[in-house]
Amino acid sequence: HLPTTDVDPFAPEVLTDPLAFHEELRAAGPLVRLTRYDVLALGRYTDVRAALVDWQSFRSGAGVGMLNFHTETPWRPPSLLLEADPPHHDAPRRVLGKVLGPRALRVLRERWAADAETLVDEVLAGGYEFDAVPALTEAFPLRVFPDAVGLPEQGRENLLPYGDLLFNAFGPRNALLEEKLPRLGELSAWVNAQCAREALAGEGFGADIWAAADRGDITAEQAPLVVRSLLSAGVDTTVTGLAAVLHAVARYPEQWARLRADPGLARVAFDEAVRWESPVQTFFRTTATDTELAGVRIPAGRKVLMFLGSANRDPRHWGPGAGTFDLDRDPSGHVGFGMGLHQCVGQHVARLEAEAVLTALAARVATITPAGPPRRRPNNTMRAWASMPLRVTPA
Ligand code: HEM
Ligand SMILES: O=C(O)c1ccc(C2CC2)cc1
Repeated sequence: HLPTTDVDPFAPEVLTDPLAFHEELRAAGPLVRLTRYDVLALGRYTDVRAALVDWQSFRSGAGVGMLNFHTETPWRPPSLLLEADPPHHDAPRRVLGKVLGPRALRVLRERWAADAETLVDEVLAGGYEFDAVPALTEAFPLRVFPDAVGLPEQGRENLLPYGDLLFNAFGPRNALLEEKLPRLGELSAWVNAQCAREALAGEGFGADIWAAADRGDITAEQAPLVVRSLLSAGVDTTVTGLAAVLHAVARYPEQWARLRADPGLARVAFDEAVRWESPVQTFFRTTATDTELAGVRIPAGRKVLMFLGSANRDPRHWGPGAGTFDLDRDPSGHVGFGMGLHQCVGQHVARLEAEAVLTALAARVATITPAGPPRRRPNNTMRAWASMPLRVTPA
């Protein structure tokens, strides 16, 4: 029978510091039953990756949170990408893959590089000590992404609380989620309203999605939900990803020096930070049939929780230095953006944002060190920062 643990991975103290639990989970075996929720957990890289790439056995259509859409009502209509399996997943994914693809982003590269330089100049004009969370990691995505989508100026402050609610809702109905539920109606209504064709600018990711509907690549009914995917996944994630890489370079000043000496390392620095911190910590799958993983039989209909953050620091795969942020490492193969069919379709957008900010900083800032203890923002799914005081010296 299966090894078990009584630890609640969604308890605030475990969300704030999950590393000890991840070690216990990996040591207990490939598949462990979480008695608190009666779900099965994967903590080792090999098994998390195996589940991610086997979408036929480990499905997303019943939701990628703890809620099973086959038995309970989702709090919002399911995503046509994240919470869909082939064949329904195919067309929306193909459309968003093109809209967010490398060609589309070539246009944004210069614009975002300039926006990052302007923002960093503004921040440094205010002094060499600042809280990087509001000043940079939230300010930059909120300055560039809604424009790229084609959102109006009005109401953009709803994007972060909507993301916080969404990522809490993938977890259990605990205090973290309960305290965010009162704003569910208002935030959902605002986000849904932004997905309508008439709400979106004539140019941008939103317009491109509606143009795909005009071409018949997706239906007019699907278009708003595909836009909603952008608004759901496109902000809170990059805010957290940027915080992860700034936390990493402040914690490892010799790596910042490496990056300044070779700004071409910006992209690998971001991926190594996504591996090291894993902004998106966990996602569920639901077994479609009686299946087997790591020699263990799993009956159909079971929720399986994949600990991406644990897999990304598994010494069995990454070696004894798994827990350090190291630009000599090749982080490819990390599961911080998922893997396989549902692998992050926005990863190029995220990398472009991070590259813009890191390149602007590397040119202007000689050293980055913590100016006080950073504070976590607990969330059922995201490993996020509420505050990150930094002290910099000018280049
Ligand atoms: C650091 C930033 C980001 C991280 C860590 C991240 C992480 C992830 C992960 C782990 C998945 C896989 C989910 C699964 O397997 O169930 C995913 C999928 C997805 N991401 Fe990202 N993401 C990031 C940024 C973005 C951005 C900027 C966008 C949009 C512009 C985006 C849009 C999506 C969408 C639509 C999916 C669903 C893809 C599918 O199911 O086919 N993500 N992301
Ligand atoms: O399609 C969506 O709504 C969606 C929401 C959240 C994500 C997380 C993984 C980044 C991805 C997609």
